[in-house]
Amino acid sequence: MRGVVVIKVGGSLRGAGGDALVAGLGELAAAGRPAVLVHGGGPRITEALKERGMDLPFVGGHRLTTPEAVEVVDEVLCRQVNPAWVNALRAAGLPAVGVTSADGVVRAEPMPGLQRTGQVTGIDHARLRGLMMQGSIPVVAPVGLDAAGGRYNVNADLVASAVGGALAAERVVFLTDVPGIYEDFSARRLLHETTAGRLLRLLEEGRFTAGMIPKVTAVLTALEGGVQAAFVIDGRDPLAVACALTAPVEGTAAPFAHGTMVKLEEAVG
Ligand SMILES: Nc1ncnc2c1ncn2[C@@H]1O[C@H](COP(=O)(O)OP(=O)(O)O)[C@@H](O)[C@H]1O
Ligand SMILES: CC(=O)N[C@@H](CCC(=O)OP(=O)(O)O)C(=O)O
Repeated sequence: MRGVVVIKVGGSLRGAGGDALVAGLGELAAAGRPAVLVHGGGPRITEALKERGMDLPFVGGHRLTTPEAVEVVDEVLCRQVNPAWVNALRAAGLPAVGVTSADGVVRAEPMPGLQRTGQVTGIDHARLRGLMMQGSIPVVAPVGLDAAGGRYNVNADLVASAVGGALAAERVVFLTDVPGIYEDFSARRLLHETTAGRLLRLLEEGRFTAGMIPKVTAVLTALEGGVQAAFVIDGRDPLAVACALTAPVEGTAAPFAHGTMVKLEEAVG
Protein backbone atom coordinates (compact mmCIF):
# COMPACT_ATOMS: atom_id res chain seq x y z
CA MET A 1 0.00 0.00 0.00
CA ARG A 2 1.63 3.25 -1.15
CA GLY A 3 1.39 6.73 0.23
CA VAL A 4 0.08 5.96 3.72
CA VAL A 5 -0.10 9.02 5.99
CA VAL A 6 0.12 8.49 9.76
CA ILE A 7 -1.07 11.41 11.88
CA LYS A 8 -0.46 11.64 15.61
CA VAL A 9 -2.60 14.11 17.54
CA GLY A 10 -1.16 15.10 20.91
CA GLY A 11 -3.16 15.26 24.11
CA SER A 12 -1.47 18.61 24.70
CA LEU A 13 -3.93 20.08 22.19
CA ARG A 14 -6.94 18.97 24.28
CA GLY A 15 -8.98 18.76 21.09
CA ALA A 16 -7.98 22.23 19.83
CA GLY A 17 -7.38 22.17 16.09
CA GLY A 18 -9.80 19.28 15.69
CA ASP A 19 -11.42 21.07 12.73
CA ALA A 20 -8.07 21.38 10.90
CA LEU A 21 -7.37 17.69 11.49
CA VAL A 22 -10.82 16.64 10.27
CA ALA A 23 -10.45 18.88 7.19
CA GLY A 24 -7.01 17.37 6.47
CA LEU A 25 -8.31 13.82 6.81
CA GLY A 26 -11.19 14.75 4.52
CA GLU A 27 -8.75 16.02 1.86
CA LEU A 28 -6.72 12.80 2.09
CA ALA A 29 -9.85 10.67 1.77
CA ALA A 30 -11.02 12.70 -1.24
CA ALA A 31 -7.63 12.11 -2.89
CA GLY A 32 -7.86 8.37 -2.17
CA ARG A 33 -4.92 8.52 0.27
CA PRO A 34 -5.00 5.98 3.14
CA ALA A 35 -4.50 7.42 6.62
CA VAL A 36 -4.17 6.25 10.22
CA LEU A 37 -4.78 8.51 13.23
CA VAL A 38 -2.93 7.80 16.49
CA HIS A 39 -4.01 9.88 19.48
CA GLY A 40 -2.41 10.74 22.82
CA GLY A 41 -4.17 11.95 25.93
CA GLY A 42 -1.42 12.70 28.47
CA PRO A 43 -3.09 15.65 30.27
CA ARG A 44 -6.41 13.74 30.59
CA ILE A 45 -4.54 10.78 32.09
CA THR A 46 -2.78 13.07 34.57
CA GLU A 47 -6.15 14.47 35.72
CA ALA A 48 -7.78 11.03 36.02
CA LEU A 49 -4.84 9.66 38.01
CA LYS A 50 -4.87 12.72 40.30
CA GLU A 51 -8.60 12.23 40.98
CA ARG A 52 -7.71 8.74 42.20
CA GLY A 53 -4.82 10.00 44.34
CA MET A 54 -2.09 8.78 42.00
CA ASP A 55 0.77 11.10 41.09
CA LEU A 56 3.32 9.24 38.99
CA PRO A 57 6.56 10.69 37.64
CA PHE A 58 7.76 10.79 34.03
CA VAL A 59 11.07 9.09 33.29
CA GLY A 60 12.69 10.31 30.06
CA GLY A 61 9.26 11.54 28.89
CA HIS A 62 7.50 8.23 29.71
CA ARG A 63 4.96 8.04 32.53
CA LEU A 64 5.83 5.49 35.20
CA THR A 65 2.72 3.30 35.17
CA THR A 66 1.83 0.93 38.00
CA PRO A 67 -0.60 -1.99 37.54
CA GLU A 68 -3.34 0.14 39.20
CA ALA A 69 -2.52 3.13 36.99
CA VAL A 70 -2.68 1.16 33.73
CA GLU A 71 -6.39 0.50 34.44
CA VAL A 72 -6.97 4.25 34.57
CA VAL A 73 -4.83 4.85 31.45
CA ASP A 74 -6.79 2.20 29.54
CA GLU A 75 -10.11 3.70 30.66
CA VAL A 76 -9.10 7.23 29.60
CA LEU A 77 -7.42 6.34 26.29
CA CYS A 78 -9.60 3.48 25.06
CA ARG A 79 -13.02 4.36 26.50
CA GLN A 80 -12.96 8.15 26.51
CA VAL A 81 -10.42 9.74 24.16
CA ASN A 82 -10.58 7.08 21.41
CA PRO A 83 -14.38 7.11 21.03
CA ALA A 84 -14.37 10.93 21.17
CA TRP A 85 -12.06 11.06 18.12
CA VAL A 86 -13.98 8.32 16.30
CA ASN A 87 -17.24 10.20 16.87
CA ALA A 88 -15.75 13.54 15.79
CA LEU A 89 -14.51 12.02 12.53
CA ARG A 90 -17.78 10.16 11.88
CA ALA A 91 -19.77 13.35 12.54
CA ALA A 92 -17.79 14.86 9.65
CA GLY A 93 -18.68 11.92 7.42
CA LEU A 94 -15.29 10.19 7.72
CA PRO A 95 -15.30 6.38 8.10
CA ALA A 96 -13.30 6.16 11.35
CA VAL A 97 -12.88 2.84 13.17
CA GLY A 98 -11.57 2.71 16.75
CA VAL A 99 -8.56 0.46 17.45
CA THR A 100 -8.08 0.01 21.20
CA SER A 101 -6.50 -2.42 23.67
CA ALA A 102 -9.40 -4.77 22.92
CA ASP A 103 -8.01 -5.25 19.39
CA GLY A 104 -4.40 -6.15 20.26
CA VAL A 105 -2.96 -4.25 17.28
CA VAL A 106 -0.17 -2.69 19.36
CA ARG A 107 2.14 -5.30 20.89
CA ALA A 108 4.29 -4.23 23.81
CA GLU A 109 6.71 -5.26 26.51
CA PRO A 110 7.68 -3.42 29.69
CA MET A 111 10.24 -0.65 29.56
CA PRO A 112 12.97 -1.91 31.90
CA GLY A 113 12.14 -0.94 35.49
CA LEU A 114 8.95 0.96 34.61
CA GLN A 115 6.30 -1.64 35.51
CA ARG A 116 3.33 -1.16 33.12
CA THR A 117 5.02 1.46 30.97
CA GLY A 118 5.49 -0.22 27.62
CA GLN A 119 7.57 -0.09 24.50
CA VAL A 120 6.32 -1.34 21.15
CA THR A 121 7.45 -4.81 20.03
CA GLY A 122 5.21 -5.08 16.97
CA ILE A 123 2.18 -3.75 15.13
CA ASP A 124 -0.55 -5.89 13.54
CA HIS A 125 -0.10 -4.11 10.21
CA ALA A 126 -2.30 -6.61 8.36
CA ARG A 127 -5.23 -5.53 10.53
CA LEU A 128 -4.57 -1.84 9.84
CA ARG A 129 -4.09 -2.47 6.10
CA GLY A 130 -7.34 -4.46 6.03
CA LEU A 131 -9.23 -1.53 7.55
CA MET A 132 -7.65 0.95 5.10
CA MET A 133 -8.41 -1.31 2.11
CA GLN A 134 -12.08 -1.17 3.15
CA GLY A 135 -11.77 2.61 2.98
CA SER A 136 -11.75 3.06 6.79
CA ILE A 137 -9.53 5.35 8.85
CA PRO A 138 -8.12 3.41 11.84
CA VAL A 139 -8.00 5.54 15.02
CA VAL A 140 -5.41 3.94 17.30
CA ALA A 141 -5.16 4.28 21.10
CA PRO A 142 -1.63 3.89 22.52
CA VAL A 143 -2.22 0.93 24.82
CA GLY A 144 -0.21 -2.20 24.00
CA LEU A 145 -0.68 -5.86 24.88
CA ASP A 146 1.97 -8.46 25.71
CA ALA A 147 1.73 -12.12 24.68
CA ALA A 148 -0.28 -12.92 27.83
CA GLY A 149 -2.76 -10.09 27.17
CA GLY A 150 -1.29 -7.77 29.83
CA ARG A 151 -1.85 -4.08 29.07
CA TYR A 152 0.92 -1.48 28.81
CA ASN A 153 0.82 2.30 28.67
CA VAL A 154 2.89 3.27 25.62
CA ASN A 155 3.83 6.81 24.64
CA ALA A 156 1.62 7.73 21.67
CA ASP A 157 4.51 9.22 19.66
CA LEU A 158 6.29 5.86 19.78
CA VAL A 159 3.11 4.07 18.68
CA ALA A 160 2.75 6.47 15.74
CA SER A 161 6.33 5.87 14.60
CA ALA A 162 5.96 2.09 14.93
CA VAL A 163 2.72 2.23 12.91
CA GLY A 164 4.51 4.35 10.30
CA GLY A 165 7.38 1.87 10.02
CA ALA A 166 5.11 -1.19 9.98
CA LEU A 167 3.03 0.29 7.13
CA ALA A 168 6.07 1.70 5.26
CA ALA A 169 4.21 4.99 5.47
CA GLU A 170 5.15 7.92 3.29
CA ARG A 171 5.01 10.37 6.20
CA VAL A 172 4.24 10.65 9.89
CA VAL A 173 2.83 14.01 11.00
CA PHE A 174 2.96 14.89 14.70
CA LEU A 175 0.39 17.53 15.71
CA THR A 176 1.36 19.23 18.96
CA ASP A 177 1.04 22.51 20.91
CA VAL A 178 4.28 24.18 19.73
CA PRO A 179 5.15 25.37 16.18
CA GLY A 180 7.69 22.57 15.71
CA ILE A 181 11.00 21.38 17.16
CA TYR A 182 13.05 24.22 18.66
CA GLU A 183 16.79 23.84 18.26
CA ASP A 184 17.01 26.23 21.17
CA PHE A 185 13.82 26.30 23.25
CA SER A 186 14.65 29.44 25.27
CA ALA A 187 15.51 31.43 22.10
CA ARG A 188 12.50 29.84 20.30
CA ARG A 189 14.78 28.99 17.38
CA LEU A 190 12.76 26.62 15.21
CA LEU A 191 14.20 23.88 13.02
CA HIS A 192 12.37 24.10 9.69
CA GLU A 193 14.07 21.36 7.67
CA THR A 194 16.59 19.04 9.20
CA THR A 195 18.04 15.54 9.02
CA ALA A 196 17.93 12.57 11.35
CA GLY A 197 21.67 12.92 12.01
CA ARG A 198 21.38 16.54 13.16
CA LEU A 199 18.35 15.76 15.33
CA LEU A 200 20.20 12.85 16.96
CA ARG A 201 23.12 15.16 17.79
CA LEU A 202 20.74 17.71 19.38
CA LEU A 203 19.04 14.90 21.35
CA GLU A 204 22.41 13.71 22.62
CA GLU A 205 23.29 17.31 23.57
CA GLY A 206 20.19 17.38 25.80
CA ARG A 207 18.32 20.09 23.84
CA PHE A 208 14.95 18.44 24.42
CA THR A 209 12.97 17.98 27.62
CA ALA A 210 9.71 16.36 28.73
CA GLY A 211 7.43 15.15 25.91
CA MET A 212 9.84 16.32 23.21
CA ILE A 213 12.26 13.48 24.12
CA PRO A 214 9.92 10.64 23.03
CA LYS A 215 8.69 12.77 20.11
CA VAL A 216 12.20 13.27 18.70
CA THR A 217 12.99 9.60 19.39
CA ALA A 218 9.80 8.69 17.51
CA VAL A 219 10.80 10.89 14.55
CA LEU A 220 14.19 9.14 14.37
CA THR A 221 12.65 5.67 14.73
CA ALA A 222 10.12 6.38 11.98
CA LEU A 223 12.84 7.55 9.56
CA GLU A 224 15.12 4.62 10.41
CA GLY A 225 12.09 2.36 9.87
CA GLY A 226 11.71 3.58 6.28
CA VAL A 227 9.22 6.46 6.58
CA GLN A 228 10.24 9.12 4.03
CA ALA A 229 9.58 12.22 6.11
CA ALA A 230 8.36 13.21 9.56
CA PHE A 231 6.72 16.53 10.43
CA VAL A 232 6.24 18.18 13.82
CA ILE A 233 3.78 21.05 13.61
CA ASP A 234 1.27 23.10 15.58
CA GLY A 235 -2.02 21.22 15.31
CA ARG A 236 -3.96 24.48 15.87
CA ASP A 237 -2.59 26.01 12.66
CA PRO A 238 -4.82 24.88 9.75
CA LEU A 239 -2.28 25.98 7.13
CA ALA A 240 0.51 24.01 8.83
CA VAL A 241 -1.73 20.92 9.00
CA ALA A 242 -2.71 21.20 5.33
CA CYS A 243 0.90 21.79 4.22
CA ALA A 244 2.37 18.95 6.32
CA LEU A 245 -0.16 16.52 4.86
CA THR A 246 0.58 17.51 1.26
CA ALA A 247 4.17 18.91 1.04
CA PRO A 248 6.32 16.90 -1.38
CA VAL A 249 8.67 14.56 0.49
CA GLU A 250 10.88 13.73 -2.47
CA GLY A 251 13.37 15.91 -4.34
CA THR A 252 14.41 19.43 -3.50
CA ALA A 253 11.13 21.29 -3.33
CA ALA A 254 10.81 24.72 -1.69
CA PRO A 255 11.82 24.54 1.99
CA PHE A 256 9.06 23.58 4.43
CA ALA A 257 8.12 26.74 6.32
CA HIS A 258 5.18 25.72 8.51
CA GLY A 259 6.89 23.78 11.30
CA THR A 260 9.61 21.11 11.28
CA MET A 261 10.19 18.60 8.50
CA VAL A 262 12.77 15.85 9.07
CA LYS A 263 14.25 13.46 6.52
CA LEU A 264 16.86 10.75 6.89
CA GLU A 265 19.35 12.62 4.73
CA GLU A 266 19.57 15.90 2.90
CA ALA A 267 18.18 15.79 -0.65
CA VAL A 268 20.85 16.07 -3.35
CA GLY A 269 20.51 17.64 -6.77
N1 LIG B 1 13.26 21.76 21.96
C1 LIG B 1 11.92 21.74 22.06
N2 LIG B 1 11.15 22.15 21.03
C2 LIG B 1 9.80 22.14 21.12
N3 LIG B 1 9.13 21.72 22.22
C3 LIG B 1 9.83 21.29 23.28
C4 LIG B 1 11.26 21.26 23.24
N4 LIG B 1 11.70 20.77 24.43
C5 LIG B 1 10.61 20.50 25.16
N5 LIG B 1 9.47 20.80 24.49
C6 LIG B 1 8.11 20.62 25.02
O1 LIG B 1 7.48 19.54 24.36
C7 LIG B 1 6.07 19.77 24.40
C8 LIG B 1 5.35 18.87 23.40
O2 LIG B 1 5.39 17.53 23.85
P1 LIG B 1 4.12 16.88 24.60
O3 LIG B 1 3.75 17.74 25.76
O4 LIG B 1 4.40 15.46 24.86
O5 LIG B 1 3.01 17.08 23.51
P2 LIG B 1 1.95 16.11 22.82
O6 LIG B 1 0.89 15.84 23.84
O7 LIG B 1 1.46 16.95 21.69
O8 LIG B 1 2.67 14.87 22.38
C9 LIG B 1 5.95 21.25 24.12
O9 LIG B 1 4.76 21.80 24.64
C10 LIG B 1 7.20 21.84 24.80
O10 LIG B 1 6.89 22.38 26.05
C1 LIG C 1 4.15 5.88 28.69
C2 LIG C 1 3.47 7.18 28.48
O1 LIG C 1 4.05 8.22 28.78
N1 LIG C 1 2.25 7.16 27.94
C3 LIG C 1 1.46 8.34 27.69
C4 LIG C 1 0.29 7.94 26.80
C5 LIG C 1 -0.49 9.11 26.25
C6 LIG C 1 0.35 10.01 25.40
O2 LIG C 1 1.41 9.68 24.89
O3 LIG C 1 -0.22 11.24 25.23
P1 LIG C 1 0.42 12.55 24.59
O4 LIG C 1 0.60 12.29 23.16
O5 LIG C 1 -0.60 13.56 24.86
O6 LIG C 1 1.73 12.85 25.29
C7 LIG C 1 0.97 8.97 29.01
O7 LIG C 1 0.74 8.27 29.99
O8 LIG C 1 0.80 10.20 29.01
